[in-house]
Amino acid sequence: QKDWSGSFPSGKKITVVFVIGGPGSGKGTQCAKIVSHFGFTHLSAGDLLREEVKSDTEQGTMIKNLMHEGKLVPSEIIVRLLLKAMLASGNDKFLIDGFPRNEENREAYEKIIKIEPEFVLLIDCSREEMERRILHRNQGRDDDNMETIRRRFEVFQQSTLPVIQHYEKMGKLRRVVHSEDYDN
Ligand SMILES: Nc1ncnc2c1ncn2[C@@H]1O[C@H](COP(=O)(O)OP(=O)(O)OP(=O)(O)O)[C@@H](O)[C@H]1O
Ligand SMILES: O=c1ccn([C@@H]2O[C@H](COP(=O)(O)O)[C@@H](O)[C@H]2O)c(=O)[nH]1
Ligand SMILES: [Mg+2]
Repeated sequence: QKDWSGSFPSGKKITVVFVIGGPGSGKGTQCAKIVSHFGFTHLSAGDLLREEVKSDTEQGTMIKNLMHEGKLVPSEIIVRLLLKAMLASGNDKFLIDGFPRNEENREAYEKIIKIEPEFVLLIDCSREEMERRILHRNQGRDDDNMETIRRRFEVFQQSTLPVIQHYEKMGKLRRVVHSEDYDN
């Protein structure tokens, strides 16, 4: 396996922060705020996949179908898209939003990109609030319908929670809990 960390600017420390949370928890919203203050490049795994869907390719169609069902795309695909976007950015600080979604994603990232995250930011929000946010956001997303939302919550519980537990064990988890008392 090629060591891709060598493809980043030499001598520069590359900082990666993963931002994880349930569907509609506010990952994209908080990343936009962090970026404007701290000069990170924000890479949303979901947005990279939605861009890929726009390309009229076999891979794009496969991704579109999986996203419509709320399922995860193969790890190798998302890790390669992330790597390409990281290298293209020219930056050395990355907020990776909505990734890793399962243990296989995490292992593929560790094998291919090999840059240990500085920490993992978990946006912790109640299911009722997440559901309310998704149903009110009107971004025209194909997966913002009740049936797919249910499936996305299941995937979060079954596949993403083990990733969160992994980083918690490593002492890398930073949890931000949504409070009804604060707006944004
Ligand atoms: N703290 C907040 N209070 C109220 N509304 C919020 C808050 N954070 C985000 N929202 C709203 O909730 C909706 C979902 O937020 P956002 O798209 O950032 O979530 P996400 O975690 O990226 O979702 P997904 O996993 O589906 O991509 C948006 O309409 C956003 O404006
Ligand atoms: O690492 C990833 C990230 C996302 N997906 C798929 O995309 C959708 C939408 O993701 P958002 O983060 O909510 O924008 C998600 O439900 C998965 O289908 C993925 O497979 N792998
Ligand atoms: Mg998002």
